[in-house]
Amino acid sequence: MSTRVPAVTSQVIAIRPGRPLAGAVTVDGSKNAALPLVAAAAALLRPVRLDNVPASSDVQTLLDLLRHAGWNTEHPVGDDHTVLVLPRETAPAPDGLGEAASSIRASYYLVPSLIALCGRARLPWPGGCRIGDRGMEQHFKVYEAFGDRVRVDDNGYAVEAGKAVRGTVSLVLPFRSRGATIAAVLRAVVASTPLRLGQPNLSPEVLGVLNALTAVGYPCRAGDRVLTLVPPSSVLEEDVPVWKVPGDKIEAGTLACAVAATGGTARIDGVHGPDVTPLVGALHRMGIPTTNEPETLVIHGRDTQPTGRPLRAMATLAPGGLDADFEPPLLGLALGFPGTHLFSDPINPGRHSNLIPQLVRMGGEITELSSTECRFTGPQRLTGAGVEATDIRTGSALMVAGLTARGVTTLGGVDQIRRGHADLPGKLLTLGADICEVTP
Ligand SMILES: CC(=O)N[C@H]1[C@@H](OP(=O)(O)OP(=O)(O)OC[C@H]2O[C@@H](n3ccc(=O)[nH]c3=O)[C@H](O)[C@@H]2O)O[C@H](CO)[C@@H](O)[C@@H]1O
Ligand SMILES: C=C(OP(=O)(O)O)C(=O)O
Repeated sequence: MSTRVPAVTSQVIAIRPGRPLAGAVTVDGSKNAALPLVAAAAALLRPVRLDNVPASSDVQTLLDLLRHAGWNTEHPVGDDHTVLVLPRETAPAPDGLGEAASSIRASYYLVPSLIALCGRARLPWPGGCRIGDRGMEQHFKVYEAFGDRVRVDDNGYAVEAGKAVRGTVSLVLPFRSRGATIAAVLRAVVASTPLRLGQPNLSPEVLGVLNALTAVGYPCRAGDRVLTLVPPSSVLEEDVPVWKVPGDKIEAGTLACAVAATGGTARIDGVHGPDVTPLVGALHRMGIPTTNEPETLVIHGRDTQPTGRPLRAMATLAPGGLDADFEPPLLGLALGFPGTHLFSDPINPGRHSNLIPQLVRMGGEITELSSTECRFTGPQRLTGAGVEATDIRTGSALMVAGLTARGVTTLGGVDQIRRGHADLPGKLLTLGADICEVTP
């Protein structure tokens, strides 16, 4: 049977089914952990060295924004993964940070650092993945709790430091927003004020920032109900602190789904075991054995014994729950497994409408119960088609689906995938996938 490949008008990734993935691959540093660590380094207004910085384009954009706003960055020749962040002796007052800041969601992490530098921040509305309405009102409530004045207009928002607050700043988040939790932590650092934050987000990305701050003298406690942070009693200035960006749990999870989809057996190195526990739990439920060691995840796809049990994959902000960014690649995998499965992402309400129509275009039979919840029965064998990575994780899911679909899957939107991963197709290639980039 011959397969028609759609005409290529801009760079696409072409994927064909091949042999089961095998071998070993090391994940890069995590984009979503690196972004707040870069911002935390900037907020300290002292040199900080970051190791294992990924080359994903969102992280590079944040570093560009920092340089534009008045920080220097240095890296050893030939080693882009090590970055020294340091404030300039005389920093220019940053003007509008413009288009680049509106191309990523995480430009919001710069607000506390800009306040530290010049008492105010003016930024355009953030961008990033188009996965539904992505508000910022909880960030603004955080800044107002610190006495800041917030103004918003059609183009963006401005936060201006008010009179310094005295004593502990105390507030409770209405839901466990990761962005608002980090905003509160970094604003407390800049204000040198104790913080007591109710209902914090306790994702590994937040804990990574708290560990980094603890290492430079900020006593932090992260409990399920309350997070507290206290300014250091004395400043530990002697050495340049070194913070290591943790390995990318989502990249590891995506690769795990890819290996499992092909029935392969492979090792994924560089990821902290507990960070992928919720995803590994889902793989076990489907009958895919894994070994989860402290810095390595092994997928034993060859020994899979599909259970046919229904999988309920519900993205949540609750501590220890399934990170919303695991849900799409897991959905791409579960389509090929027996059972009636229920998937939901109430956190990013536009994600399913990006992904599901494209899986349907590949022949997937998926019932959308609502805009955030869907059900399907597997196993389903998809057929390659021309599809689009409309957001980072839709791209990951379509890659996983393409590895077992009949014929060729061509995936556009390569830039979206690069926002989150320096080279995800290259890692799949290392594991033996039949995948290439096609540039017209
Ligand atoms: C750069 C980064 O780390 N992005 C991650 C972050 O996004 P994001 O910054 O959107 O995550 P939050 O946890 O802060 O927000 C969760 C949800 O609440 C909404 N919200 C948040 C704050 C606010 O003031 N108002 C509001 O409506 C957001 O739009 C989102 O829909 O967490 C998401 C949920 O785990 C992940 O999918 C993203 O990959
Ligand atoms: C949604 C994501 O990124 P961002 O929040 O930066 O748009 C993501 O990493 O999947």
